[in-house]
Amino acid sequence: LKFLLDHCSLSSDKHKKLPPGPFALPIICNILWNRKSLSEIECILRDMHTKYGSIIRFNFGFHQAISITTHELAHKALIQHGAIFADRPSALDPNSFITTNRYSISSASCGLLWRLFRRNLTSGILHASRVKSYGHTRKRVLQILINRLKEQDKSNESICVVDYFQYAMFCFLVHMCFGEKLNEEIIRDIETIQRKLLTSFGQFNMLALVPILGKIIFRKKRNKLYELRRNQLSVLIPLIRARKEHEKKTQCQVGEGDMVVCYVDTLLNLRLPNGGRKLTEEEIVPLCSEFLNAGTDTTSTAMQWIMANLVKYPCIQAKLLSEIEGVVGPGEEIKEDDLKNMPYLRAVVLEGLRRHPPSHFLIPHTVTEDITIDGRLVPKNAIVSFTITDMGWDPKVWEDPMEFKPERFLTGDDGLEQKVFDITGSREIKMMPFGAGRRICPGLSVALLHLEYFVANLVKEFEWTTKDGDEVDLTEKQVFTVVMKNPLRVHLSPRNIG
Ligand code: HEM
Repeated sequence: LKFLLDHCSLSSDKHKKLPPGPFALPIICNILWNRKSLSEIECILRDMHTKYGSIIRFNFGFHQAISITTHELAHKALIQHGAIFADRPSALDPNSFITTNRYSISSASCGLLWRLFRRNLTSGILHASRVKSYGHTRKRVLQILINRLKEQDKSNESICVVDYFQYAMFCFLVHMCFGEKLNEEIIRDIETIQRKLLTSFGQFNMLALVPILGKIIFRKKRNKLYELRRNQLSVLIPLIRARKEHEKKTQCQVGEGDMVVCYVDTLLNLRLPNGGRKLTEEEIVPLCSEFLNAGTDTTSTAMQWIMANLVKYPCIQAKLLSEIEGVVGPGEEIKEDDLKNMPYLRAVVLEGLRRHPPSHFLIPHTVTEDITIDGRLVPKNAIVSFTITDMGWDPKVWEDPMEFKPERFLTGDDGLEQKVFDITGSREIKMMPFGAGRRICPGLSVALLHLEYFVANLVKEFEWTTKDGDEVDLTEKQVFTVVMKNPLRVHLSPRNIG
């Protein structure tokens, strides 16, 4: 009904201005989309773009959807008309399937609350000075990761590294979120419930497209989601309470000589807009959950892809090692301050994000009013999708786009100077692994820091090869992020540099 009303409300003039696209009945379309994986949807969209052009229209469930594929149009939408394109479609929020009034930055509509939460994250816990104050934690997590890899390597079996990367990133974010050095058992409990919720949310995304029908037909699934939510509250609320108690006692934690404020501290002190109340514990939980989920798999997936390419192309690993040897002396570790003197490392990380973006789509956007882009109407409330790989793999912008060539981000006579490259896309979008414009990933800087810091130290510590010359397979598979279908398995030889 909503679909028909939306259509009828468009005058025939407006209809003519809609982008081209295939005709499909909403209900059939809904069933078809429901059965497709994200990678299949990506292929279908690519075919539709070849047929209909750079901006197309299609039906997604009962909703109008627009897909934008070129750099120029993405820049027009996300940067030049950023305010209009910054909203999120409420229809796709899986939370809307079970309940309302749950807070998260990524699904919040672009209003006062979203601004408040986003500013709290970017100028609070993800501010450069705060991220720096977690240097001790970063070092400790790196050491745990290295020790575990060394321990595993003793077995002389090849090691599947992605789980180690994932756990390291998760530990770090748990510490930033709850501020305590939690024991392994609690970290595992948090990880288990977060993972269960993350995997179930995939199914509920689709159910959210047909909320009323979905609530009736999928009652069992809905109840299961409620139960997972209850479990999540029972694990996370005691940690939030502990932080409240802690705050009462000290206002700040003294750990290894550092004053550490964590994400929960900032949320406990936040007041809702217009002099409103503080957040309840139940309202803080989804914000913590989002913080942990948004930063763990994205960063560990990117790290796996980068290391896979370093194993596949030993000459790139050797070049990176030679840069490392030029920066750190014998017996020294690579510190955060050293990273700015490592242009090749930065190029390797950027190339990893271009060639293997952890997500192939931005989180869906919507527009707050009718707007015309390139002569085509994007109607108010349409779901707007941007495919990240269309930008990063475009042969018109990138030579040999499917090749892994860090040199494309370097310049100078010796080819070792960093090219000026704006990953935020504010002047021009060439690739957008973190999105662009008002909704750009607020974790961008911390993610780049972690990728550089961990990749550099892992290459300094070990020679990365495969056992008995096994091939590294770069085939992709869509899970929560786009991961390696055959996860990277490696043989590690300690290098003993310094
Ligand atoms: C390599 C690592 C990462 C990648 C590739 C990545 C990528 C992205 C992308 C593509 C978006 C959607 C942007 C859009 O819809 O326009 C996003 C949003 C978001 N990311 Fe990240 N991300 C990474 C790490 C992180 C980290 C470490 C955090 C926090 C600790 C984080 C927190 C968020 C949040 C809260 C949003 C929602 C922003 C909003 O809607 O306003 N991300 N990220």
